[in-house]
Amino acid sequence: MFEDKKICFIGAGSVTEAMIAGLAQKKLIPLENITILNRENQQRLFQLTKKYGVISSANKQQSISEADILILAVKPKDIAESLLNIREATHQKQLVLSVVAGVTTDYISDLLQHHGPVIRAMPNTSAMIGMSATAVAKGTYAKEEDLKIVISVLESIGTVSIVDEELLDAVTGLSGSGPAYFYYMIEAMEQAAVELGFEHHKARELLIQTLIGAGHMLLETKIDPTILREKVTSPGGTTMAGLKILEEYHFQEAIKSAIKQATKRSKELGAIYSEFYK
Ligand SMILES: NC(=O)C1=CN([C@@H]2O[C@H](COP(=O)(O)OP(=O)(O)OC[C@H]3O[C@@H](n4cnc5c(N)ncnc54)[C@H](OP(=O)(O)O)[C@@H]3O)[C@@H](O)[C@H]2O)C=CC1
Ligand SMILES: O=C(O)[C@@H]1CCC=N1
Repeated sequence: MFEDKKICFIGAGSVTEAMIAGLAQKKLIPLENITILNRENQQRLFQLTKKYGVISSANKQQSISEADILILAVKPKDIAESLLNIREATHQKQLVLSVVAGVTTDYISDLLQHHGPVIRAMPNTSAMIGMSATAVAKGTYAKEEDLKIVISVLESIGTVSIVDEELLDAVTGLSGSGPAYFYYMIEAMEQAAVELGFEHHKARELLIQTLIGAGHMLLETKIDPTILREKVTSPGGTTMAGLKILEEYHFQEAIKSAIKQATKRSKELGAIYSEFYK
């Protein structure tokens, strides 16, 4: 569906690399159809072109005007500047896909000053291995067929769920930032294991499989997490003793607050940066 299309990434950071790695792994598009550009870091462009076989061109305006799909992957603070720099080279026939946290499709359309299709998505860095949980929402001027193209691009980096745009800030707090919460927990579990006398690599081996196993149990058995937790928890046993400590530290409250705070931050980021250019 997008095999013959030209894709241009605006921004060449972590998310762009994760998406390119996912696309490269699936081999759904010739890598020379993918152009990357950034603000100034030539070393980074060199690194990515060498590693993945994608293209970087000194002629940014040409790369942009020739692209069928523009993927916006800059930080929210840079969205206005980056779009103002390129908008002369963009046109209404291009499909714009933004993965920028907090920034609405309407704001992007305002900056582009045209009514071309804009779609907003929130992937996560597991895109790198084709395992992103991505949510996607159509902007005012995007049609169903635009959404289908974007979904086919995003499916090459993982699963895709369609949501209303209003929910994308919550998606950002939940599954966009989500991998970091799990990594943070694994960091703590590893530290505990080392303090208990484990070699670091042994602890990691056990923890990775524990995380994968728990994920697959949820996926394959479809059993509710509460029931799965109860099955691990023998009365008067070790899990109960561990969970009691998590309760004392208000673990679930902490997780809920973290997700709500990240969601709020996503909304704030959009609001702050749309103040810059109205
Ligand atoms: N990291 C994550 O897990 C996720 C991030 N996101 C979102 O994706 C976006 C990108 O994040 P991430 O990849 O982590 O960011 P990075 O900081 O890693 O990369 C940002 C990129 O944007 C480039 N850039 C900055 N200004 C401009 C400009 N004016 N024109 C062209 N390029 C520019 C930078 O170039 P240079 O280095 O030359 O300045 C850099 O290549 C963010 O909006 C974030 O909210 C979405 C999902 C997950
Ligand atoms: O931390 C951030 O702002 C980005 C958005 C989702 C994941 N990382």
